[in-house]
Amino acid sequence: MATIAAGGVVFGRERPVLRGIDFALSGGEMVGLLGVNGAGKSTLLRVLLGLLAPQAGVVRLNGVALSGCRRSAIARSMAYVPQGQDRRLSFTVAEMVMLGRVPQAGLRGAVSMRDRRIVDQALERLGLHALAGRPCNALSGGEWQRVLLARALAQDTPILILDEPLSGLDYGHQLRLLDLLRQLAWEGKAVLLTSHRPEELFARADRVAVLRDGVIAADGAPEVVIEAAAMSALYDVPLRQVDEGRHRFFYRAEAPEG
Ligand SMILES: Nc1ncnc2c1ncn2[C@@H]1O[C@H](COP(=O)(O)OP(=O)(O)OP(=O)(O)O)[C@@H](O)[C@H]1O
Repeated sequence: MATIAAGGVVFGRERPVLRGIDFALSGGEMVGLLGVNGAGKSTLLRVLLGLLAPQAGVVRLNGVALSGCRRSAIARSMAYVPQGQDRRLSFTVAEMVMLGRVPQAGLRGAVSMRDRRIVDQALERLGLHALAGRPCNALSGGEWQRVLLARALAQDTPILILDEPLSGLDYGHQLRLLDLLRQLAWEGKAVLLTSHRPEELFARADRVAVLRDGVIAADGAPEVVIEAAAMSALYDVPLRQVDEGRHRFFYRAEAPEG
């Protein structure tokens, strides 16, 4: 079972962003990361991926310090869907998703039947078949986001790290993506996503962590972490909660004046 774990991670260029992060993720779990704008969620993901080197502390991939792992080995273990990636590329959707196979198959390796099957499945899972021949620079924002998700799936890694994957998707695609991530975790992948939607994480995640003031301020079961007092304090808005089945909804406790 794959694991990625941060111990005592400190990161900050001009000012400290991460001040001592202890956080771990294992195969089979879907974990949501909450935090206000600028809290350092993307920074933490990039440190976990080895794209930023922490100034103190260590990140271990399957028990091995990431600093000692080759980039190619990391790319075979972790797929990453960044936020708002530039798309000047003129590749078609199918070609872009096929690029997800490079870490596994190598750049010069011939495309195998297996590669084609995995790409086909990724296109299917993200509802992209009808767009397969379209150039990426002629897609809408949400379509492009789904292409990045499909590319990450095609990478077929045990760990999937997604930065605000719901942003830009229409409501149906958001719900279908959450179902898909849930399914992937059930299949044994470790899934970590940042989100600004506590209600969606409540319903789907196995665990939720809150990044606040540079540390993991809470990390536990959704029903414990995502509750009205904690969410009111986190987002600085008075909230009340309503539970219905396995869902929890929030509404503003008092209407703003005026
Ligand atoms: N390239 C950069 N250079 C300098 N500072 C940066 C850079 N990127 C982010 N920061 C700063 O690091 C801090 C954390 O940013 P980060 O993007 O990790 O936050 P976030 O929690 O993902 O925010 P959001 O919810 O808005 O996406 C912020 O104060 C931000 O201004």
